[in-house]
Amino acid sequence: MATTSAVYVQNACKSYGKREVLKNLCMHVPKGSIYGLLGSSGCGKTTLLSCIVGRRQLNSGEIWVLGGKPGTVESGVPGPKVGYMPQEIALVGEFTVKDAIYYFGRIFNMPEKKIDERFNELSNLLDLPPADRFIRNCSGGQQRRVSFAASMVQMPELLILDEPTVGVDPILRERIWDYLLSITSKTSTAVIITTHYIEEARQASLIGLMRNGRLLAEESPPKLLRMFNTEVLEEVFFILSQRQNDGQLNEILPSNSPLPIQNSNTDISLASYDTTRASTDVLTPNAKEKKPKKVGGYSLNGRRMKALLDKNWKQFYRNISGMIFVFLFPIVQNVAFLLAVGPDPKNIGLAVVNQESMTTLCHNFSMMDTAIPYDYSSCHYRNLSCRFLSYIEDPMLHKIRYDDLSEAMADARHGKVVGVMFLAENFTESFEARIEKGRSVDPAALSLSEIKIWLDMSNRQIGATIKYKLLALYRDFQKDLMKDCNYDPKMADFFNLTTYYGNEDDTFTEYMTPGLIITIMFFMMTLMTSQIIVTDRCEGLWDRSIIAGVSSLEISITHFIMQIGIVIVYTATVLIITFWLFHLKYVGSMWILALLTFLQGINGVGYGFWISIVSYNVSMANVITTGSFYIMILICGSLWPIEGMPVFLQWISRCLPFTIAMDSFRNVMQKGWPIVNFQVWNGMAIEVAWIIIFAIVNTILIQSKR
Ligand SMILES: Nc1ncnc2c1ncn2[C@@H]1O[C@H](COP(=O)(O)OP(=O)(O)OP(=O)(O)O)[C@@H](O)[C@H]1O
Repeated sequence: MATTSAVYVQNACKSYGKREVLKNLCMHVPKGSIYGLLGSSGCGKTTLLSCIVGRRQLNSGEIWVLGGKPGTVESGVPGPKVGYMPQEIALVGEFTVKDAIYYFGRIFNMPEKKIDERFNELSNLLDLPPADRFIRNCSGGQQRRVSFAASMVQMPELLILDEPTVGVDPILRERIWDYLLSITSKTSTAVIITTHYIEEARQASLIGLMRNGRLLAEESPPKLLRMFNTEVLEEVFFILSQRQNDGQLNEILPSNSPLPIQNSNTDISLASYDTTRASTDVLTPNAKEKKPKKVGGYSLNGRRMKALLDKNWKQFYRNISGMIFVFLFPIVQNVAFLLAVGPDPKNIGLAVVNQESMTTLCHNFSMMDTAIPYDYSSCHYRNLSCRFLSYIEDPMLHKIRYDDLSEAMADARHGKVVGVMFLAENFTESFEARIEKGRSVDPAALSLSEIKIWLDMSNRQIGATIKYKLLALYRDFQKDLMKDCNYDPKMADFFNLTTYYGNEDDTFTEYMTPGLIITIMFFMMTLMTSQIIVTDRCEGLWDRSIIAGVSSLEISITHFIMQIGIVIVYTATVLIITFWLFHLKYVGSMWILALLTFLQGINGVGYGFWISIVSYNVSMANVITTGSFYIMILICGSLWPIEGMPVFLQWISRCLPFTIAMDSFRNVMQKGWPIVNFQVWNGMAIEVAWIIIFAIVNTILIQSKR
């Protein structure tokens, strides 16, 4: 049985939360007609169209498109049978005009020659800008025309145009209408067009006047004008709106016509169309016997994927700021880290008050004769304060001589120096007494033999570093003194530290590097992925491509392929800078380090995908990325060992994608452990586990939002 309707909507209800946008709306679009959907801003036109193309679901009621329900094979939507021009431009700014048309042509699986023919045709018809002009450089009106052309490239059976004539000059508008009239008269193509210019809809075969989610009337323009005895459609709309306000109008129901409109032989009329008869079984004769086949979100098509990859690549390499972001950011971040984090602090001001050598100021100091051994165990000392001060000639410390202790203390309190070192007048004498007299040394001598230090520990990192440094220098001083006094220098060592891995003198950079590489990789990829995908979604291209028949799996896979390429570039960049340019030591396999870094980047892509699915816009994606970045950095053990955290937090931290991966990285980098070592492959296992989790969650979410 031949179907006569292109679109049939029955008792459609749609709400956003508690807000009812479509209220029992009925609509009928015959094949071979132009249907002008008119209504004030916010009355629900776009919502209705997006339900027709299957991007939104009704709360109740039914929609039939080309004989099937949207989303089924029978309806042809999503797919090439329906051309949809959304209100937003929904094209890629980095596309040229030609790219945009070719993108949709390829998605619709049209032969290249045919696409070229259509491109030339549409260029002439719509007066498109030059083929090689970037969409981002086109004016608003030009962009709309390209978008319009993209929706018609495949010559669809149903063309849905959401305000195509906005920003288009009257002559071109006339040309567009002539074209629509010509295709609807020559073929069975149906066109649904929304417009704010009510008068231009005069040329439509049928007009649906919509207000507050209801259709006030659905008639041919001549009939409406006759009925309301007016020359202008605006007035019809005005009268009907008033009637609705006064409660004198019911919405159109399928079984009764709302208006006392007489039948006419010439006009298409709702009254002449038996809505009761136009039931779903007329539109889809076999609907009851056959279960409608869903158009899948899982299907894969090589040509479509090629078109998507081409789009992603153009979007990427033609976006200069994006390119800078991709290549420069990891370099700058890495170099900044390696230069800024880890090296010992230098030139820290330390006030020195040496009362013992106040007059000589240690000028021309020589070690000679400062420790003179005599009899079998004793040693006589001279000018030990200068001797000790010669040990603290270290790049970390900038000694500032003070004559007065209280002045030095005042400067320390005011932050001019980080600490004060004080050596008393009788330092050497007391030092000798301390050693010689043993138990019987008097407390005053004990106190005077001390090197007294006051440190500003408010900056813990600096304070602790200086303390550690001074202890190490004192140990050197003590050892050399023992040697000069003919003791075994080992007597100065009260503990003997041997390192299995790493060196005692390794900088903080070595400790921080695994954390930095792993977290930078994760978050750079998260940021990059979420930005690209959210932009695609927000600009409407994702939806538009899906309506054109692309599956969400195809979009996801092609984005993923592109991101893998970027992860590889990032991995190479970060590792080359760290280990080749800055010569950081590593003792294990570079391949394992690269694999750990790469997997972490893929994890970042997965997380970025998730963020892009749950975010409504780019700012929301940025807030989630930045917010989670700080939480994860704080608890992943890169700034502070997780052993210092409460036990429950340690467990949470270990479950994160990068805490154990970081340890694995360190185990390879500093200990040279192979991949078969549990503490190396456990990091990879966690990374792979998270990749799988992200893949599953994202697939489910994308399908549910499809
Ligand atoms: N996702 C959404 N969540 C909540 N409310 C929404 C959503 N989309 C649309 N709305 C609201 O539903 C109403 C109808 O919106 P719709 O976009 O369908 O109107 P429209 O008739 O197409 O308007 P315009 O002509 O200005 O484009 C508006 O009040 C709008 O604010």
